[in-house]
Amino acid sequence: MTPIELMGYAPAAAGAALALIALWAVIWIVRYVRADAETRVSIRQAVRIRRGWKRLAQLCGLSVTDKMPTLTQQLATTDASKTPKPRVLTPALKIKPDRYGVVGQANCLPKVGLEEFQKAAPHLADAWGCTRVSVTQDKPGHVVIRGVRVDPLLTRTTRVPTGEVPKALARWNLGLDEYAQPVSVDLAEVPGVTVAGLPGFGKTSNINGFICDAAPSPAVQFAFADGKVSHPGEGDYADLIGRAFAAVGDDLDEANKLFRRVVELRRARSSSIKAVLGRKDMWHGGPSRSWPWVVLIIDEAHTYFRDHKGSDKESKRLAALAAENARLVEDLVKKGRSVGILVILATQKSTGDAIPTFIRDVCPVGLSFAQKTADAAVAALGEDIRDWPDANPVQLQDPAYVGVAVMKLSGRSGFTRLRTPYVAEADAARIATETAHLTADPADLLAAQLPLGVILDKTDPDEDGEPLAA
Ligand SMILES: Nc1ncnc2c1ncn2[C@@H]1O[C@H](COP(=O)(O)OP(=O)(O)OP(=O)(O)O)[C@@H](O)[C@H]1O
Repeated sequence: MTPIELMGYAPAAAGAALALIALWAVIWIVRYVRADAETRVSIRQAVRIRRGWKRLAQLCGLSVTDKMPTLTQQLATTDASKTPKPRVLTPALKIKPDRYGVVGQANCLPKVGLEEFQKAAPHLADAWGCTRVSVTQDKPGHVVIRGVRVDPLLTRTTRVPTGEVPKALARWNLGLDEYAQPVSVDLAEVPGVTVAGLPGFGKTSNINGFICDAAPSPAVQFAFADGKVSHPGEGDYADLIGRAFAAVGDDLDEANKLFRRVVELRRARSSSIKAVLGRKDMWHGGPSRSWPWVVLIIDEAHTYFRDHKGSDKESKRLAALAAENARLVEDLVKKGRSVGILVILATQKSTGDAIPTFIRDVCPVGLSFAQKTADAAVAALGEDIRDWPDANPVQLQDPAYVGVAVMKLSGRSGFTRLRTPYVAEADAARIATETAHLTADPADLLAAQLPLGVILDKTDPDEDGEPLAA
């Protein structure tokens, strides 16, 4: 093709390029118009960041000077006495807006790596107009920069449960961290979770959210012990009891019966798991309708464990019951993991008199909403929280932090603060009603599938051999 012939295609090529630019512009305008108010601010912010990046990167020390001429520069230089100008290199930055701010992806350069980006983060926050900027490394030679303009911890969120069967039943989607990144915890192989915090700061709502997410699965069964109410038909779990195979209020005898019942199930499962499932750990194949994950929720846990002082007969009886309750729950937390039993303990106080330390210390997952004192924070999250004063839940006592919790996440240093979404009672009630038909007693499910000849042993195969039946 001759150059003249090629020139003939120029108008068509220019037209195609213009059409592409117009299409790109239309896509952007539609995106902008459809976005919510906060996302629009972030879109404008992202445009400003892209425009000023090269300059800002140099000012923040995120650039290197390359004195070595490139091959192109060498070929282009005709005068051998003139050395080409050194080039200033800045990391390439891709930036995406969302409703909280921006997420940037940048490549590293020699001497400009994760550490340099992290050092520059406060300056980037100032220049970009962000409350916080964090930098993490997602792969070698590459960093992710998160800038939040709106503080996710102070932005209340609501979640409407979908009622759909969860794709990963044991994944607990907790909310967003202070950089608006989703936080979740895998509860597979976890026997105990503690949720602590001052009254009215979101413990129950958080647990209700978890129940709503898991309830549509037939592979989970719940039991509730709500120490805040005299009757399980009252209070926070009243609307949910249709999805529970057992529920009790603050009555110590009733609670004792429930804990014994779940410990009996634990023992029966321990002695039959090999025969029924053909494996020693339920989680190796996951829970199923016939061998469901059993989640025992003990709210206001201190009700069931606290010591009853007094030398009269009734006080002594209650003290003995409370001590036995603690022993039973300890059994579940220490031995329930592999047979698929999880205990979630919620309490306003997480000190040793509320949840005995021999239970609390073996719960691998701990979450704390606002706390009044440093000691209460230590009781909820462990001694390490003293080294992270910014994340200490005593800082969360302002009503603006209702629904904000602190926890230790594996793979992250220090503690993570997160905003949990509010799940409205009406939504929780709707999910419980829609899924009530899935409720079944896990002991009946087990009995129905025991191979002929296997007799359920109500003594503990693990150690004491003590019969449980009263
Ligand atoms: N995640 C949240 N976001 C915003 N508001 C919330 C959130 N969770 C709870 N709330 C508000 O706080 C109120 C109390 O919540 P919740 O009952 O969960 O607290 P709690 O810590 O369990 O209190 P208590 O210890 O007295 O049972 C709710 O009725 C709701 O108005």
